[in-house]
Amino acid sequence: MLDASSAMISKRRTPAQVAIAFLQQHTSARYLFLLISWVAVWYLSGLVEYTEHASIWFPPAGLTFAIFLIKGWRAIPIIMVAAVIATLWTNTNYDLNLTYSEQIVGGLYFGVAHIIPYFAGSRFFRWLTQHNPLSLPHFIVGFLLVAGASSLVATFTVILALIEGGMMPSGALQDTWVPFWIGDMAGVIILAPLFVMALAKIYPKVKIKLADIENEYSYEPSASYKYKLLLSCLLIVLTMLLSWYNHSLNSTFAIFFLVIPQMWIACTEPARASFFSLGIGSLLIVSLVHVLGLIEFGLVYQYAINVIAACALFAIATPVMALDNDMLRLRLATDSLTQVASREHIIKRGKLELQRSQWDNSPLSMLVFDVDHFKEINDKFGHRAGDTALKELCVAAQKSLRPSDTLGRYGGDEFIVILPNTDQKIARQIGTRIMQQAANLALTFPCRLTISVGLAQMDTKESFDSLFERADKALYLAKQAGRNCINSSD
Ligand SMILES: Nc1nc2c(ncn2[C@@H]2O[C@H](COP(=O)(O)OP(=O)(O)OP(=O)(O)O)[C@@H](O)[C@H]2O)c(=O)[nH]1
Repeated sequence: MLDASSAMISKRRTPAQVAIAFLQQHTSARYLFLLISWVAVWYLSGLVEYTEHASIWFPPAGLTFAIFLIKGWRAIPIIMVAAVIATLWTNTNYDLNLTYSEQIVGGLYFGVAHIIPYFAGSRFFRWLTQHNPLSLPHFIVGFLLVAGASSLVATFTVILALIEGGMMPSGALQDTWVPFWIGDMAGVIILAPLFVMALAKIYPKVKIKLADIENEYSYEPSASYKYKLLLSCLLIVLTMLLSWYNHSLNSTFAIFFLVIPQMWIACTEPARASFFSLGIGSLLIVSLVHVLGLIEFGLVYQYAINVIAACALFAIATPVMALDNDMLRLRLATDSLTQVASREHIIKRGKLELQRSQWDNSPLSMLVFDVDHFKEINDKFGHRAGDTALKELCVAAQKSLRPSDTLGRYGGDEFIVILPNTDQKIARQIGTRIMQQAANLALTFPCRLTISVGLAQMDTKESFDSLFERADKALYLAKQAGRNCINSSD
């Protein structure tokens, strides 16, 4: 029987989560799902063909690329079966009147011609990303190049296979290869990332870099994301209505302005939000081409989809790089051992606090403290024990401080505390408290930690360096006076 908490958890699962869990558990259901998905997206692309066998965009190319990235050679039979089913359907759609055996042979030709380039492209891309530490912009260039090259090769192999299988007239290559290629390429660069992210949910153990972009920098889309998406869709509808109304090439080119909202989304939202808006945008464009009868401008829309997608893919690197910068800044500001402020940060912060205190005429004090005979701790108990002592000392010292105070590591076993709005009397109390906290530390090795503290209160117009010098001198005198004591600069 389910207990109350597990019943609650299963209650909370959405239908999509239930379906994903089911697919994760059943291999044959996953194969069937992949097969049905491939045939479904192939059918979808057939709805937006604008010249024989060339769609505005060809989602099966993106799905094949994604499936091979995730499943490798094991996906070959699924794609092969899907290609044969698609060919049987093509025979009906185009009234080709091929016999069943001709259709099967044609389907096998098509399958092989479609599989080889995308299998090779996806495996090469996987090798490239897993064996070379690529920065995100290089990763995106690599993806665009591999997508462009594999779709170009697929264009020639598939057209030749279709001619050989009797499904295209001989001599069709010259007229068809450009729209064929651009359509396939759009299918890969726009939809493969989206398909990879979707498939990664049912194959959670497979580590794919395209999905990792999302995982590594996983944060939620902003509250305004849905409005950006709505605006982008609205602009697509408006520009395409303009093209329909004027029925001119000039108006059709307005679709290129869509690069602006897509770049906006890519620069400000997480990768998955950007992939999703590209997918939705391209679906809306191809559907409206079909509904509004804009098929004669198909090539313009094909190029627009590709150019917008390529720009947006580069732009997704922007929020990722901004996050990297933030992390780097944080790392520079933090001492890696003790997690208190780094030397650079405490000096910067100290200078700012000094300026602020001088500006509003409030007192500021500085403590400089140093562990007594720390070298002996290292020598007796080892460097690791010394490290632990420093870490624990910082945790203890922080407990004596207020949120407005800053503790930083000046170097080695020497620390600085900046105390804004604090005169010498209060600073002495705080310093004494830190000394007590240090002495009360229960370390894992038999040692009683003591520290010596130097204290100085800021004089009017005094510089940071001069204040530090006085506090450091007071510390030196505390050491001279026998250690484990606090000394002020006057
Ligand atoms: N474990 C550890 N030791 C460090 C680190 N940084 C510096 N030290 C050691 O800290 C010791 C500092 O010694 P000193 O400040 O010269 O002198 P002391 O032994 O503390 O003696 P007094 O300051 O005169 O009381 C040196 O032995 C350094 O090698 C660190 O990050 N970890």
